[in-house]
Amino acid sequence: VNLCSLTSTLPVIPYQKLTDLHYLSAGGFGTVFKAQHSDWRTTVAIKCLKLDSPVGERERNCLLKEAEVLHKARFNYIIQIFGVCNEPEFFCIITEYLSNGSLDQLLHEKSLYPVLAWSLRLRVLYEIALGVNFLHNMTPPLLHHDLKTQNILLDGEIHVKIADFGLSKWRQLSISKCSGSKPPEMGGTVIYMPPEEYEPSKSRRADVKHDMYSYAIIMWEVLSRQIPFEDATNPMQIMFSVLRGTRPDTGLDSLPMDIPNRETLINIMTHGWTANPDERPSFLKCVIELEPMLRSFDEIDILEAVLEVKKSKLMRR
Ligand SMILES: CNC(=O)c1cc(Oc2ccc(NC(=O)Nc3ccc(SCC(=O)O)c(F)c3)c(F)c2)ccn1
Repeated sequence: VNLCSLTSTLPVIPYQKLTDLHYLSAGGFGTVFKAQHSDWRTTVAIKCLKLDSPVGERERNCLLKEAEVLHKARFNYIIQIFGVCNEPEFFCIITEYLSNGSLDQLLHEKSLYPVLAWSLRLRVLYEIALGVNFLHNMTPPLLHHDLKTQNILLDGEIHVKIADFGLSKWRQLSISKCSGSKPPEMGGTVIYMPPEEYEPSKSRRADVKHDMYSYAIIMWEVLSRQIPFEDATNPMQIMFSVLRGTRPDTGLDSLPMDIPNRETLINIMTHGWTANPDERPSFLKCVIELEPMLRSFDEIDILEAVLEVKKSKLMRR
């Protein structure tokens, strides 16, 4: 990565400006903190190389590559990078802080969020598709390859920001030279991984259709508020049954009748998670199918749904 080309257009933030660090999460070679920027007077998230382990040139380059990727992939529904901090003893990228956490939390913390209106759930699905469609429209296409509800972050108004914590040593950025995907048993979840990826050595050609499989599983999870393949006891069991054609249940127990446009949504889902990657729709086709559904909702409906989430969160703090 050419450091000067990157930092010529991306702010370089001195370490001293980052205060009130609070630990958020950690993985193989990265650690994420919440922090304040003392001049910008805003909360930021910083993703740093592990402070204790010797900062390897390879890890440093991965984080630089990530900064470059985020800088190029600026869009409404992609997490925004603010700058990098590149000092000998401290190296990190600085991004916006998403106050409403991950979609995973919104969907499954039912005591905190008892009600999630359909209109808001559809807006979330629509914005994820818009974000991934943007990545796939880049030249060359930027493939995410680790879409999951933990990587979908939500801002103050429950708008989607696609992220990639990618903190584990094995999972590195899908598009840069630190390529290679996470072997499923390495603590990563297999539920969003398409069957053709179970053995990475085999046909990698279907790459562009990887994200659509993950998205179809996320659709089911958003509409059902259930964990996909929840009854499986281990990842291998999920992989074997998926290879035999098992998919999440699209019956009324998981996907109730009152879902608006239920049939069309199930149609997108089942085409999205089909075994043959070529039969999966593009994100462009998916966005175009979702557009009329979003137009059918009053903006007020969605704003009331956002308020409902924020109020219930406040009451149960
Ligand atoms: C309660 N709030 C929080 O806890 C919180 C934590 C937080 O931490 C981070 C999370 C992720 C990243 N980094 C990141 O998302 N990078 C990235 C890289 C590539 C692609 S696209 C191609 C591909 O995936 O390879 C992409 F979409 C994204 C980061 F720097 C910080 C940020 C905001 N809020």
